Amino acid sequence: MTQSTAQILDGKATAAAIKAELTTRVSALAAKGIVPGLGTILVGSDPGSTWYVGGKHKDCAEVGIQSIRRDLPEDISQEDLLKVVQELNENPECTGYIVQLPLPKHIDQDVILEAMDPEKDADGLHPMNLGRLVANVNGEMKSPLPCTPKGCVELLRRHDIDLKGKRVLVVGRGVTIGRPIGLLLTRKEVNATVILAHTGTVDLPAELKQADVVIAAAGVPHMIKAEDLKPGAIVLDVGVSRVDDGNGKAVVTGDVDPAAADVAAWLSPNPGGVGPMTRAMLLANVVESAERQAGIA
Ligand SMILES: Nc1nc(=O)c2c([nH]1)NC[C@@H]1CN(c3ccc(C(=O)N[C@@H](CCC(=O)O)C(=O)O)cc3)C=[N+]21
Repeated sequence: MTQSTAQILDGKATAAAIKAELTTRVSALAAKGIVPGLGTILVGSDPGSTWYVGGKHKDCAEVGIQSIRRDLPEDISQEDLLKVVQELNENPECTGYIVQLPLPKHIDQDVILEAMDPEKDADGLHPMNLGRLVANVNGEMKSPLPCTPKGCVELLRRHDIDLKGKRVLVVGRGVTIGRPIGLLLTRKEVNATVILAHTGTVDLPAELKQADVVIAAAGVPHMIKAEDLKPGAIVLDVGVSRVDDGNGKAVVTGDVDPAAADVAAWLSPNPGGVGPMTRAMLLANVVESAERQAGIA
C-alpha cells in the first residue's frame, strides 16, 4: 500500500491570494483614472485555446481589468493577423495583450510575436523581453516575464521554499517554459543551479535521481516516474497534455506520474498547480505594465 507524503503546492489558493492583491492595485490605478486593459488574439476555434482565452477574460473581470477580445478565423492570412496586432499596438485601451499559442501552421509565430509592441507584451514572449531576461542577471530592467516561469517562482516563494544552492532539473527547452525558467532560476535573487534536460538528454533517470527540484515542462503525459525521483524532491508538474480518458473524454494530464506524491516532499498538482499561477501572472504582468506606463513602478 502506498501513502501520499508530499505537501501540496496549491496553485489555485495561491493564485486566488494574488488576484486579491492585484484587485487592490487595480483600484489604486483607477483612482488615478487608469484602467488596465488586456487584449487577447485567438486564431481558430481549438477547444483548449478557446477555454484558456475565456478564462483570461473571466480573470480580468474578477480583478477589474478591462478586456478586449479579437477572435479570428483559422484561415486568416498572416498579413491580416499582423493588422490586428498593429491595431492593438495602437489601441490606447489595450495596455497589454497576448497572442494565444499555438498559431495555425501557415502563420510564422516568430513574425507575429516580433510585431507586438514589447511594452504591451503581457506574455513576456517578445524577443526584446526574452533578450532583457538574458541580459539582466538581477532583473534590474523591469520587463514582463513569461507567465509560467514567473508563476513557478512565485508559487515556490509563497510557500517559503528557497532554491538557493539547490540543484534544479528543468525538463523541456520550450520557449514558453524551459528556456526562460532556466534564466529566471539562475538570477542572483534565486541562485539555483540549473540543469536543462531535453529530448537529446542521454540519461534522464540519472539526472532526476540527483535533482533537489524537478520542473517538468516536457508536455509528455506522466513521463516523470516516481522511482526516478530523489526522495524528498520538490516537484513542479508544469506540462499540460490532453489525453483521452478511455471514454472519449479529454482530461488534462501532467508530465509527472501521480505516484510521485509518495516520494516528493512538495508537489504541485496538475491541474490545480502551476496552471492557475500562469493565469494570475498574466494579470500581474498587465497591472505591472499599466503601472510602468503610468510612471508608478
Ligand atoms: N500566448 C499564450 N500564453 C499562454 O500562457 C499559453 C498559451 N499561449 N497557450 C497555451 C498555454 C497553456 N496555458 C495554460 C494556462 C492556464 C491553465 C490552467 O489554469 N489550468 C487549470 C485547469 C486545467 C483544465 O481543467 O483544463 C489548472 O491547471 O488547474 C493551463 C494552461 C497557457 N498557455
